[in-house]
Amino acid sequence: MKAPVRVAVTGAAGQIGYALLFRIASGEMLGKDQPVILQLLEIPDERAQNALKGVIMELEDCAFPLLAGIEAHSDPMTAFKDTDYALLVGSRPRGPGMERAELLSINGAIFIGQGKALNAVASRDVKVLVVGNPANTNAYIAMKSAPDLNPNNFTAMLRLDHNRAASQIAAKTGKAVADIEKLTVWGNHSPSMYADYRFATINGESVKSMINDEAWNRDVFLPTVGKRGAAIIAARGLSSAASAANAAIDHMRDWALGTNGKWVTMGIPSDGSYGIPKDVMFGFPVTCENGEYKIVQGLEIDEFSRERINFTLAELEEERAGVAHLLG
Ligand SMILES: NC(=O)C1=CN([C@@H]2O[C@H](COP(=O)(O)OP(=O)(O)OC[C@H]3O[C@@H](n4cnc5c(N)ncnc54)[C@H](O)[C@@H]3O)[C@@H](O)[C@H]2O)C=CC1
Ligand SMILES: O=C([O-])CC(=O)C(=O)O
Repeated sequence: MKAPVRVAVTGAAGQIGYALLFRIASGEMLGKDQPVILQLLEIPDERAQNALKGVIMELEDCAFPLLAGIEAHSDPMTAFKDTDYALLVGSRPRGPGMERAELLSINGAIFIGQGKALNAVASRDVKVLVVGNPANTNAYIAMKSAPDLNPNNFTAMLRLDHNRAASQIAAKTGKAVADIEKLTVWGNHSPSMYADYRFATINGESVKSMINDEAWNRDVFLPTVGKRGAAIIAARGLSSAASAANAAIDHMRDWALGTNGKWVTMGIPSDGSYGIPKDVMFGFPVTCENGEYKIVQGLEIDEFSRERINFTLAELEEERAGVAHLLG
């Protein structure tokens, strides 16, 4: 049996938390042979802490063989102690009619404190996934607040967008979602994102030639994927939770256990690839191996794609400028 690893989850009593924790504890994220200790963080508020107690009782009642410990915390300085994985979910979700960027003034500050706490007490190899919106800029804030940690260990969740794009393509082509390869989503987790199937294949066949419909790409596919979060809020009255939790599991599992050469999308600090300025937290096509991600290189960026990439980049640059004062 492997030694247990420590997994911190913030916002653990929230709706994503409720869809996430049981799957981590059952081994879906880090493997069926990997025991985990859950370090759960909620705000120091009686209702939230009580709700967290209830979630912990339910986790106990599952008698998960891989669950080697559960801790409840109200302070990131204890919640993140020695943590190997940190899923930063806790933050305000948007309601109907809001854009995710509007959450920056409410949620941004959370990620300064949590970045500092990770810097102070987490494992030096901690892998961080930011889910709380606006995810890219919050991840950027956390990364910049943790100068002693490797910036490459901070990532933002673009996987839900990737999975949404895959599902739309499967529906359009009538093919199995599992057979889609080489799909990616560039940029920000916002309606400006650029879901790109130009390189995608299904059983080796080009998705672009299968669909062969530029108008569908521009007028149906991109807006559907880009605005899917808002469509779910309109339908449910609450933002997506189970699909967000599922994407978080996919993101962390692939990062930790590898993708066997398959492309996935992760929001990561740019290394300058594809003309994206260094450090911008940007959705890129990556492959993962040995606990590290690598940007897929050498893809041709045509004029339409360059326009789209520049558009989502401009939005991220604007968000970054908007939080510069917080980072000192
Ligand atoms: N990146 C992505 O693809 C997605 C991101 N999200 C975002 O995830 C976040 C959480 O969503 P839900 O779980 O639905 O919200 P929720 O409101 O149900 O739960 C959030 C929980 O976080 C807790 N919390 C707030 N501030 C905290 C802090 N400083 N430390 C620890 N816990 C804190 C709250 O007490 C609450 O229990 C939202 O910002 C939402 O917009 C949601 C879906 C997809
Ligand atoms: O749209 C929202 O606010 C929640 C979210 O990020 C998503 O579902 O993609």
